[in-house]
Amino acid sequence: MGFGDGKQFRGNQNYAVFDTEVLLSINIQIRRRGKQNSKLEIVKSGPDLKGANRFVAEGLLWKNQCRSLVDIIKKFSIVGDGYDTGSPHTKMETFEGMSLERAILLTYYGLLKIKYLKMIVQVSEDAKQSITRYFRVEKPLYFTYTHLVCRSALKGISKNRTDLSHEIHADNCNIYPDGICEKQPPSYIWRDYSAIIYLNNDFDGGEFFFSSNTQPESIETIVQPACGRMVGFSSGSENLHGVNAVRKGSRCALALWFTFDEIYREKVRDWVYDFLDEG
Ligand SMILES: O=C(O)CCC(=O)C(=O)O
Ligand SMILES: [Fe+2]
Repeated sequence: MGFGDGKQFRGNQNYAVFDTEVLLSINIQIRRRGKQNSKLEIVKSGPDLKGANRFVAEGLLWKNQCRSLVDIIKKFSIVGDGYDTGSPHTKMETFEGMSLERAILLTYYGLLKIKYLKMIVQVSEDAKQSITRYFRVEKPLYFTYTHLVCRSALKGISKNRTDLSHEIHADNCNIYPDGICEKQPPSYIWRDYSAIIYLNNDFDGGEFFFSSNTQPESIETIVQPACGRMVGFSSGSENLHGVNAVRKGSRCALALWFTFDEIYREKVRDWVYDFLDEG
């Protein structure tokens, strides 16, 4: 498929599509601006992923950082966290989550080392930078939600399950079988970009996929989670996606969403940044 072949794309198409040279220059810019030892690199862009507004990056975290973050989620997260009503997750797995608010409270009360809060901030800023560069964002973009999550297969559950861990959806609209995506609650309509940074691969199943419609047969492309790998995409109906069942073990990630709407910015970040500045 050539660059700019947009026949599968729906929704807002006002996003960048890059060729390899532009991508290389983005990677060089990311490296120059990032930490000396950062190896963050965009390895797959729209055409490889069968959609213009998607990319995969590698190198956001080192192995020991991934291990620490998984341990922190296991220790401090809350089952079902982040979803008050109508969880989109399968009942065959547990979903444990930890928000940035919880992370700073734990740090504040001395239960979480400050270096881990710094790590969460650093990796989320790196993710934001790659989103900003890839999509050539030229106006203020805000974090809207930060969620450390693990999905784990329930003990004794059949490995031949046919359910999905996370049903096919768009992040900022409610998708219906006829393909209409309605920008209404309960979906988070203010989300503009999404980034999922994976923390491990020692589980069965759990692949992330992009899909052209709501049927599981319509999978376009798969992203296999691995420590430090990130999938970034615009949050609308042009990026329907889901997660295959986690058949064994625990699949953990740092999920981030961004918005142009200042009203929905993640206000707890101000407290976190002040706290880190003072400390
Ligand atoms: O964990 C993933 O790979 C994707 C999760 C997701 O799509 C979501 O939380 O909206
Ligand atoms: Fe999603």
